[in-house]
Amino acid sequence: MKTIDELLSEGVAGKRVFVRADLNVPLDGTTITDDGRIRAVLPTVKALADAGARVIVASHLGRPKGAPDPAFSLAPAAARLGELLGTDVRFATDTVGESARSTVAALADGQVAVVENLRFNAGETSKDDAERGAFADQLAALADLYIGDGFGAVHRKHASVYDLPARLPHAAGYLIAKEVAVLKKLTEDLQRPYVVALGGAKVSDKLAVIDQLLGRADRILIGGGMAYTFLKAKGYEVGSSLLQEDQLAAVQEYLERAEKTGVELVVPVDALSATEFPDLKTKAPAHPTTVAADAIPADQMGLDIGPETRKLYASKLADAATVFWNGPMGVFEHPDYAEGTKAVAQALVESKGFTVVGGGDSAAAVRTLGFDETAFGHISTGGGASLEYLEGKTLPGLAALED
Ligand SMILES: Nc1ncnc2c1ncn2[C@@H]1O[C@H](COP(=O)(O)OP(=O)(O)OP(=O)(O)O)[C@@H](O)[C@H]1O
Ligand SMILES: O=C(O)[C@H](O)COP(=O)(O)O
Repeated sequence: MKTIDELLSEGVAGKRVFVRADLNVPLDGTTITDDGRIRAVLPTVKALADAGARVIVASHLGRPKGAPDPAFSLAPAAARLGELLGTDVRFATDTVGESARSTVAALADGQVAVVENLRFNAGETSKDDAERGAFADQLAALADLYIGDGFGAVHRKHASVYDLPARLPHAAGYLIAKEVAVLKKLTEDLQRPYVVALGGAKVSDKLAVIDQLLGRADRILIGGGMAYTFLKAKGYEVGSSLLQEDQLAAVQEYLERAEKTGVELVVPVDALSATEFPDLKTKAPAHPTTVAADAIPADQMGLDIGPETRKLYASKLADAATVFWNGPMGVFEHPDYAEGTKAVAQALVESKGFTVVGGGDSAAAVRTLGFDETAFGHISTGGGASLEYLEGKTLPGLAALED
């Protein structure tokens, strides 16, 4: 993989450089609640700007449906990038249209622009090669060079991640280089016991990863939204909790395989539940009840692991030589459902092993719950991306950066 340093040494002054970043930050309205992913791309953007490039930063944010949706505008991220860089960052109100073209054309050497959310364009995520290719052609017309630095999205075969680098001279940015170096070490020199804790809300994406993990991890702890598909697969009722009905059979098979192969696949023994999803804006008290995992009332949903599960998971993490954690254990954004995530984070802090936290929300949870980032071995900006990397999969956004 060519690195940004090689590109810089060849000279980028006056060149239009497209930086595919992952600025998919958590938002409360238009307020960024954790800017970790913006900070993570600063070294690349700064180096390019300092070398006189005209820098075009692009990213997705959330999952809009292929058309403009103001709730997913990148404008707040562009403003924050400007604050962190200490310079005026231009913002184009479309991605490849008139605004993007004129914004890029007006850039002086060393200036930075952000274009609007890539996913406002159906071609970005299309499964159709021609449709994605056509969008990549439009993106390519904006730039002379491409830097891949959106580690959190390298597992996506999307136009800006996969098709665009094939159309421009390209290299990996500093963030991708750093992430890959740490995760590579983890795959090549894995110290055991290797414990993986999985939670979060992207249940269907992450359930699929367990198939591979069963052949690699010694222990897998299940929390967050995916826990309820496991509890249901064990024959328990889960009320109105998040449930991936179509993967119940697969999960049953995972539980059986784990039993046969001696991998510990650990599911919650209790949960905090309530009739309603909490109000994350007002943070009004949610008054959850603690229930056994096999006794979630029909009109309630599980929103965090319970106190017994917290203790159980802390004990299962205590002797780990390597820990990989992706996905909060509960709806940590509300204080009534943050204890499960705190308990797992605390267990990682106390661990003598090498600990990796992966994922936009997981990393945000660690920071917003007040943990010291330096107490973890590595905090990755990618959740799904780091999980798939550790699975040994070829990631489209990394393959595309190979020479
Ligand atoms: N029981 C639950 N029910 C509903 N949502 C949950 C539950 N537990 C956790 N969550 C939500 O999961 C979200 C985070 O999930 P997600 O899978 O996106 O993790 P991540 O760390 O951001 O990984 P990635 O980088 O792959 O997105 C949080 O917003 C949290 O509120
Ligand atoms: O948050 C993430 O994991 C990345 O930004 C990728 O987002 P996606 O799961 O919507 O593709």
